[in-house]
Amino acid sequence: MASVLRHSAKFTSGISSSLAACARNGTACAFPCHAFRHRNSSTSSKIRVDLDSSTGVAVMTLQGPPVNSMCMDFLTDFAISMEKLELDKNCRGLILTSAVPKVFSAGLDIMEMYGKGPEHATVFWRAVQEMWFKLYSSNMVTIAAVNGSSPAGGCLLALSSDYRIMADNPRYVIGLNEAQVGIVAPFWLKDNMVQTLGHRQTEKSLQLAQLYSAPDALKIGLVDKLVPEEKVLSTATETMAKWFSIPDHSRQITKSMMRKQTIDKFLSNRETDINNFANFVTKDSIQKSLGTYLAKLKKKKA
Ligand SMILES: CCCCCCC/C=C/C(=O)SCCNC(=O)CCNC(=O)[C@H](O)C(C)(C)COP(=O)(O)OP(=O)(O)OC[C@H]1O[C@@H](n2cnc3c(N)ncnc32)[C@H](O)[C@@H]1OP(=O)(O)O
Repeated sequence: MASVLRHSAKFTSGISSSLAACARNGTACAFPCHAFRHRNSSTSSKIRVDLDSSTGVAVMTLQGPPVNSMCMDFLTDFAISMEKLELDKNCRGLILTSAVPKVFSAGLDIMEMYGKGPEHATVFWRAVQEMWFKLYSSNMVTIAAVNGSSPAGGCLLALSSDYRIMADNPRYVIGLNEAQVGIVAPFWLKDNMVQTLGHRQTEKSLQLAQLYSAPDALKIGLVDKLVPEEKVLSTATETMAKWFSIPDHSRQITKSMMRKQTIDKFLSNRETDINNFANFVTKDSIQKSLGTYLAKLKKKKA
């Protein structure tokens, strides 16, 4: 009988449950999230994970309105969910998507970097590193179902996945725009982008802090496929079946061979990277840039 296991099944009240699917009595059905609340719920959780053990596919839904920004809670939930899935023999593949309309993720929560001291910066950056590392080095097949804008840290999630499918909507943007914010992408994220786009395109993209529309992202290879928004998740599921047709052990060894150099470099420099971040982000000039950027974001609304 098909069954859906709920992992870290904590979710925020008021979030749409359209992506939650369950299988009862062997029949797949759409099933509202609130039906599970009696089992396991939390208003602080930013992430929901549904694992269908009959297919081996887990769907991780980012559900932290208004923009799925990566605050400490988000990063902690992410790391815990990844650890559970990685250890679960029933899980072979992971799809990342968003329940927040029009936004996949706005990237790191700027409030976690603004007006905070070096101790907070150290803890925060370790959690950011961990998120990237867990996803980039995952044994699972990882597919980003990018159903909204995905700047900076949002693009990081997509880049560290094995395959990227994006909603075909020219208003949605994706890219590493750190330089625009007044900060700098870390070397491991830069390396990750170089592997995807090549050196020249990465250099232009990073220096110019470029956010690409979905069609432009496809043109430069930042995403692998564009589909109508309502088909992003179903296409990710179909794509997963193709990746599952390769034996796990040989695909995993191949993946780790392809990613080893970047991972080794990251592991040997991770503490230095944390110190660099804490020193950099707490500088007055960088705080000023972050403050200006935040004010611009708020002003946009006014
Ligand atoms: C020192 C070295 C550091 C290296 C770090 C390298 C790795 C990664 C870095 C990052 O991720 S930095 C973050 C960069 N992110 C962005 O530049 C995205 C900014 N946001 C947007 O462009 C838009 O919000 C959006 C994602 C396109 C969505 O647009 P929408 O119109 O739907 O929403 P808004 O009205 O703009 O936002 C709603 C609400 O959310 C606040 N907000 C948006 N993004 C962030 C964020 N990243 N962190 C914190 N808060 C954010 C925004 O200010 C609005 O707040 P309120 O006005 O409602 O209070």
